[in-house]
Amino acid sequence: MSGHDVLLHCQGVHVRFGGVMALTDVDFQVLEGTITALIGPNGAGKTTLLNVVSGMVPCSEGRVELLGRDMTRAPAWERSRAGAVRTFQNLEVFTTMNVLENVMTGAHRVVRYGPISALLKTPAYFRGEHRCRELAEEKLTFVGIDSDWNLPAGELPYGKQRLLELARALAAQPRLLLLDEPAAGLNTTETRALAELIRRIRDELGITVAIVEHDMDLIMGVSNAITVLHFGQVIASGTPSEIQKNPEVVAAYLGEEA
Ligand SMILES: Nc1ncnc2c1ncn2[C@@H]1O[C@H](COP(=O)(O)OP(=O)(O)OP(=O)(O)O)[C@@H](O)[C@H]1O
Repeated sequence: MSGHDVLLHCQGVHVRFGGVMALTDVDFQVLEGTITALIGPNGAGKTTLLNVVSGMVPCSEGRVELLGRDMTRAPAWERSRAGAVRTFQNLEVFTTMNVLENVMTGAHRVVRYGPISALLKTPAYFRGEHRCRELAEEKLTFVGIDSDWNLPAGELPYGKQRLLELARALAAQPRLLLLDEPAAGLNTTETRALAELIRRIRDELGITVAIVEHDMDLIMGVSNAITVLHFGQVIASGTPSEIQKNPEVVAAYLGEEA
């Protein structure tokens, strides 16, 4: 891994929702091998930008280069199949499926067999299912869920359900993992453990991470680079220490507290 390839490059992105300019001329870049954060006060446009990157919201102007390809107009499934996999701000766990099956749905994005194989239960189907199960078990263990795999996912405590989502995203074997507020609803201990896990995702699995998050301790502790949005525009980009000292950023956050 070179550590310097650009895995994600948004250039001049504009998004309008009716009369609201959610994003104006946004440039955002994620280098391979980094944890890159997108921060900003409420309503700044962070989730909208993640939605543009993952193909859930089209941009009215601009370009999205993802994993070395122009994906500005590519559908969401094509982006995730290419290796850009995201999690969501709100829990997206299939509550009645068991824990292992939930994570296997992530693996199904990359381990493929045709519908005929599934219907006729061919050897290709069994090989595929075996691989999905292996991947799911590996990722559950990685995130620290090493028991209760047969429980309905909805019966796990909230913090573990968030880890389960992460395991499911990892089972899809991303090159770029897009995390939307992964610490939402977690307590301080769980948030610290999450920070360590995100570091291990970069360092042990070699996965590049782009993260939207409000928890500043987490962001300042794990990020290699930070981009700050305010009212849909980028007001700063830099290292955590550069961002902490930036007067425009400080003013944007103070404005939010006022
Ligand atoms: N589907 C939509 N239709 C209309 N307006 C929208 C839509 N989605 C977002 N917006 C508006 O776009 C702006 C940016 O919203 P967005 O959710 O991206 O901000 P955010 O930075 O993620 O906020 P938060 O930190 O509160 O989650 C806001 O003014 C929001 O009200």
